[in-house]
Amino acid sequence: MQDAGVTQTTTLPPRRRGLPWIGQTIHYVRNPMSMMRSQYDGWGPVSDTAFLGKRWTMLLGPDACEAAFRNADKAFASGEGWGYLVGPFFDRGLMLLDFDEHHRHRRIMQSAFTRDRLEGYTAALQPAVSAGLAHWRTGPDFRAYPALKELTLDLATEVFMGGAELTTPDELERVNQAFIDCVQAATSIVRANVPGTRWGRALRGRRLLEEFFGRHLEAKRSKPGDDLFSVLCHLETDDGERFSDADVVNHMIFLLMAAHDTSTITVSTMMQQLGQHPEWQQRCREEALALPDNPTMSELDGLVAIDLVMKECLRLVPPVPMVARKAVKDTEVLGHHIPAGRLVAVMMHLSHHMPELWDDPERFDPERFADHRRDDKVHRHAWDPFGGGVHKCLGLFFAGAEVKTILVHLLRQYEWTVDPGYVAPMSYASLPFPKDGQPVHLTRR
Ligand code: HEM
Repeated sequence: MQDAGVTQTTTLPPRRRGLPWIGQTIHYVRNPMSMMRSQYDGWGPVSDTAFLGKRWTMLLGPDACEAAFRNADKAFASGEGWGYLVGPFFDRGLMLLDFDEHHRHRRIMQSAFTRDRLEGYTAALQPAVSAGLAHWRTGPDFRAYPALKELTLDLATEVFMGGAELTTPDELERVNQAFIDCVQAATSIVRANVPGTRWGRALRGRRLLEEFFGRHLEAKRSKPGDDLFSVLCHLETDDGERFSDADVVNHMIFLLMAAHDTSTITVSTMMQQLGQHPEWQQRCREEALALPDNPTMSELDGLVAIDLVMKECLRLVPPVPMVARKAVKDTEVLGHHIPAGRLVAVMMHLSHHMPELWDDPERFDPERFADHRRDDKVHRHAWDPFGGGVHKCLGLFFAGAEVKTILVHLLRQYEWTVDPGYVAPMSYASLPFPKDGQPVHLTRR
């Protein structure tokens, strides 16, 4: 690896690889691993490229990612980095706030993710997951990804918004589409309000979401409740800090986005791998069958095989492959100068697949996370699906409970297989998803 032992600060020469304006965008969207690997092999852990019309510094490999997450001199801001990709659509979500303001909002929001609250959300998930899975249509060509996406949206309605009575199925469909439009704009080549473009659709989506949450705010403020929307309305720290109405709307829009596609792709990858590795599916099923009908969070925490499979799938297909930052002052990473104003891409995805860190990285091998191996400990940042530093995912325990709940109920209700030679055709135009909808041969048990 070229990142160790560099002591002198060097200025990066411009890298004009790829087309002048879009640079590496197409290479990344088509094959992110090949793009990151060739960038790393050619230029090392810190290098420049054109990406989506701007010059970016790419941080590749665990040492460079660690430096950005540690952010020792507070040079990297999240809001302006993510803002370039998704800003207008997820404006003032927690991930887009920085420094003192971020700290203040995160402190308030943490109370929505305490152990007690998570136990409550997990209890609400159980009947919703069981019912949501019951109507899946079995057959040799069941498309798991869209079915899981619908399920996780229903769960979000239940746990985040307090149930479907808040809205009608038609409106929910429009809300779902608005989220999809907002997420898909991230790698849009046209980045202006032009009709018919992904960016234009996302701006309309954001307006719809603001109107939707704004309309329901008063009712949520008026009485306490256990769903996340109500909780955000009523949170108050010991020193009396609360969220304003606008804060609640902004946080809800961001949280639904943060929770939705990420959990969906995790379960979809798990279904693929368990369909291709029946011995693991059986091992996980035995664990699922040993649990009570409606497992608590502590019982889900005790799952071993399902936990190993989840970690391995998060390694193979990290739902958030990179995070965006902007240098707000001159700084350096591993001895390389990064000027103020530069966009920075922290590409955790590459670390997950580096043969320098993992034995046979493309192989599905959940045991690498088992206590007797713990291959992930090779480097603090070898496995970073939830990011690191002050912006590390606030929902990671909720995500674990949701993903495991879905798996437990799936394994009890169904069996499935996937062709061992199948390779999912992934889209990386936004968060990753399988373009073919992830076909599985699904049978009821
Ligand atoms: C497998 C599922 C998930 C993955 C892989 C994931 C990944 C991530 C990553 C990588 C970040 C860091 C972004 C950055 O540093 O810029 C993040 C932030 C965040 N995530 Fe998650 N996430 C998941 C699920 C969830 C869920 C279910 C929720 C909420 C219920 C959630 C809420 C958040 C929040 C609030 C932040 C912003 C934290 C901050 O800026 O302080 N995430 N997530």
